[in-house]
Amino acid sequence: MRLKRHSQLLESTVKHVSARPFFASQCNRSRYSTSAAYPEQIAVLGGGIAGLASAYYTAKEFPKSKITIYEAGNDVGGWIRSTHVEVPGGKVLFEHGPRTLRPGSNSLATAGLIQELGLINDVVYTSKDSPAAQNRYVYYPNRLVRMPTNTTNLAELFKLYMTGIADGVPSALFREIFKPPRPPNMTDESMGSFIARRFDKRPAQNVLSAVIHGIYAGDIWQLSARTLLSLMWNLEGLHGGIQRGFWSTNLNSPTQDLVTITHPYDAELRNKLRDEITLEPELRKKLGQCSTFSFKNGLRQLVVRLEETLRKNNQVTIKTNIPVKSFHMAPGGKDQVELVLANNSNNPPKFTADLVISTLHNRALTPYVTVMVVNLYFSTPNLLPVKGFGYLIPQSVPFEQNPERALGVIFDSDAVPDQDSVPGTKLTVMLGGHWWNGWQAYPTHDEGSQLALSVVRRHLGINEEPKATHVTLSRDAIPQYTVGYEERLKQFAEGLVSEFGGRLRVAGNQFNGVGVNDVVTGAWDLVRGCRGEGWKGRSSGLERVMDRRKWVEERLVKVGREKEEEEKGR
Ligand SMILES: C=Cc1c2[nH]c(c1C)Cc1[nH]c(c(CCC(=O)O)c1C)Cc1[nH]c(c(C)c1CCC(=O)O)Cc1[nH]c(c(C)c1C=C)C2
Repeated sequence: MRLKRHSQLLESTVKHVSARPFFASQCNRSRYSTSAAYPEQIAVLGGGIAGLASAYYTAKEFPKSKITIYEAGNDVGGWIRSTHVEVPGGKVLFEHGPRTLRPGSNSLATAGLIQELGLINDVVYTSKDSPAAQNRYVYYPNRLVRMPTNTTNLAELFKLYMTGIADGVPSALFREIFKPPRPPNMTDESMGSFIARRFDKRPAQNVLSAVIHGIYAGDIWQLSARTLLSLMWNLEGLHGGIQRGFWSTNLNSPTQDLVTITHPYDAELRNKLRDEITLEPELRKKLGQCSTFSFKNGLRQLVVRLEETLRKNNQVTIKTNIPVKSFHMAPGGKDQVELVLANNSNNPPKFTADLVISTLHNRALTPYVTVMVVNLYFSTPNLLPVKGFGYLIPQSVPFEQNPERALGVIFDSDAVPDQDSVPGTKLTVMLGGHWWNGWQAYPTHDEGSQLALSVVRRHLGINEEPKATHVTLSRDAIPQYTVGYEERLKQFAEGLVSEFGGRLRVAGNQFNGVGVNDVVTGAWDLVRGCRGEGWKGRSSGLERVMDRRKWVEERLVKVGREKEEEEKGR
């Protein structure tokens, strides 16, 4: 329901902006200015993790501000959903959306949030040497193939090669060295076409498509190489080839930052996070030793605690079932944004805010895919032929091996420990994603559970009837950073600043990545950018993304020019 409402809102938002790609008017709003010391009224649009985290950080940053979260659905938390289900002898936990978080520098904001919310004792860790961390599989062409890790030896690599999954890789690696660089006027292409052009189509179909199913549930022939394979894309741009780029890069090179990804903006963000977030030694240690982490009661615990904390704070009001129909600068040249709210007798039809943080979808920027998540619990333990995290299904698997259009299966009983009170085998089957693009209707819940059972019967030989099943259709769940995304994002950010002069900023999974860590970090950075007088600046909240790209582009142009000069001089 919530997702549907959101999509309706977004469609209306897009209609509202139909005169231009993103915004109704691109007039210069620099005339706006304010003498206020802080934004008195702040509106946060959307009550998913991006909205809740933005509200939490804003409340800390501006203790005198009033913050209102507008959520179109019945409750907050977006599609981070975990439920306990009664089964014979006890309860098991089903996750209907994201289920784990990855540690590492990208998780610092999330870990800091967990610590501040007092959730440390509820964290459960999957150790780096557990089967779930070590064994990740791809289903190809009709069996589970274990992906290599840093401990894989030559004999195992040979066995892997014999499965056919790595067909084309050795020769493609050799040929890539001699391939010409892309034409100078090529500004983006799909991930699939990039890998096929530089290497070979087969690794794109057999391996990359599987990985991309697990992250974006997306299609490698539509997603942007420039955005999602940016390192390789930039190496080709700078050095004419990917491997040539790797070899000719040394730490003293002016372009090293592109390779080590420590260019000024990322490095600056990392430094800001490190300066401001100090994790307790025990938490830091445990995060350093795990491959993923979650909570005893599932990832939902994070949003539940966030919501509780926000509700206890007098500064914050959470309004559910109130879709925001549109927004524009307040009439009369005021330096405020006016929200038009859905009709509701208990609620005024308009709200004026000094600062708006929107986490709502914008379909003109990215399309979305729909995923069906089917949770299954079987009472017999160890039903799986192998132990591990689960497996992903690439696009190259023959239709007869995947007529259900599954994207992958997670072995939940191995992947996250300590969440169930009874033994058994717990799985999640993910269906749909890009395979369902353009569909007018999706399978029903009954059909979904039959499709999932058919997958686990064929792929895993599980013939037992499940003791519990749960089906969730997550409509428009994952944004797709398709070809041309960078250009669209640039226009979007410029339009945002031009129209709202910094009074409406954006966060969420359309911008800095689709993972929970990405979203929390994005919210942290956005609110950090509002600090002091920052909220008065002409910002979109996307500076990190925009400036980073500008930085890369400038370097690409500079190196291109240097090369031209060099060639002329020869
Ligand atoms: C529920 C559907 C999701 C799919 N991808 C994501 C979600 C939320 C987002 C995502 N998943 C992963 C990453 C990588 C980095 C990270 O933050 O962990 C991202 C951004 C990896 C991943 N993929 C699967 C799992 C269990 C994980 C670990 C993180 C998580 O719990 O989401 C499995 C999986 N996810 C999707 C599919 C189709 C799939 C298949 C088995 C889609």
